[in-house]
Amino acid sequence: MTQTAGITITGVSGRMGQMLVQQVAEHAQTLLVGAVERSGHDWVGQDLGVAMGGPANGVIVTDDAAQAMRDAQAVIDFTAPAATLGFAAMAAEAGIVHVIGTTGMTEQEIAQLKTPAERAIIVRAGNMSLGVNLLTLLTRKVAAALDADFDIEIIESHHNRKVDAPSGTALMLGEAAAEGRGVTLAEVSDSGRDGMTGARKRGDIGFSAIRGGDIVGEHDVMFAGAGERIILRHIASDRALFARGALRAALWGQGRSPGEYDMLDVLGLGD
Ligand SMILES: NC(=O)C1=CN([C@@H]2O[C@H](COP(=O)(O)OP(=O)(O)OC[C@H]3O[C@@H](n4cnc5c(N)ncnc54)[C@H](OP(=O)(O)O)[C@@H]3O)[C@@H](O)[C@H]2O)C=CC1
Ligand SMILES: O=C(O)C1=N[C@H](C(=O)O)C[C@H](O)C1
Repeated sequence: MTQTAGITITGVSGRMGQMLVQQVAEHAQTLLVGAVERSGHDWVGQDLGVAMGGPANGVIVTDDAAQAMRDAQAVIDFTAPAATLGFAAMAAEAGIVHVIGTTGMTEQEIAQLKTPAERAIIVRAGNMSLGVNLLTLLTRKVAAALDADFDIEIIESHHNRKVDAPSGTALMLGEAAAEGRGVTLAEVSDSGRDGMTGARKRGDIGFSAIRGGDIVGEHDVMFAGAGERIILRHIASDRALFARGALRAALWGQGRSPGEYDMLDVLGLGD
């Protein structure tokens, strides 16, 4: 594909929002056409470049997301679950690609994407990096090769501003491990141990979350057996990684049929 795609970014003042602005500017095939923040945010009405502390770039931050999507071929959305559901309806109305990086969505919220996906091309993943998506495949394979004599534990570490746990990535890895084991994650998931929990249940998949400082995102999948442990690890040290993945998804989605996709589809690693 050689055409340029117009991109609208929601939550543009956020950590990922600002990283996306930089990456769109550096990418030869993407052009920023819209920047959205919530009503009342002090960036609304300002030139985005100036709001970010640099020279003007001619894109005015708006709280009218539907309008900001009108001239776009894709909207990239790393915000919050309720906001993402609203943006999904607007992306469907505009018939464009909706790249969703937002994590912390409940099963019910995810199910609500089904209707907008009849008209929008939705690409959603708890982690947009190549490394993590490869790690899900490795996790599934190792989990399939080992029986429940190996306890599976997923340990994730993030910065102190993160609001959801377990992380979207940890849940992707948990799903992959459960799939490898031939079980449903909901039936074996064990998170938030505290107090007299009793001994670990055989077959459970455990989750632990560390929050501190400026950690970008680190994930371990541990298979703990008798006398040995296997640990699969991914460390993200730069958010640009996620932003580049999101741009790749936005471009991949051009000309696709409406529906729900993930990064394995984008990366050509799906079944
Ligand atoms: N899939 C992936 O690869 C990755 C996913 N993420 C996920 O992306 C999300 C955002 O992360 P991060 O950038 O660190 O978080 P931030 O809190 O820095 O940014 C979120 C932004 O969304 C804005 N926002 C929230 N609600 C609305 C709304 N209704 N309308 C418009 N804007 C809104 C926030 O505004 P305000 O400040 O006013 O609330 C803020 O600017 C999280 O769910 C995170 O887990 C992060 C990195 C990678
Ligand atoms: O909130 C973050 O920062 C991140 N969120 C994603 C997640 O929940 O897994 C991806 C990445 O780890 C950073």
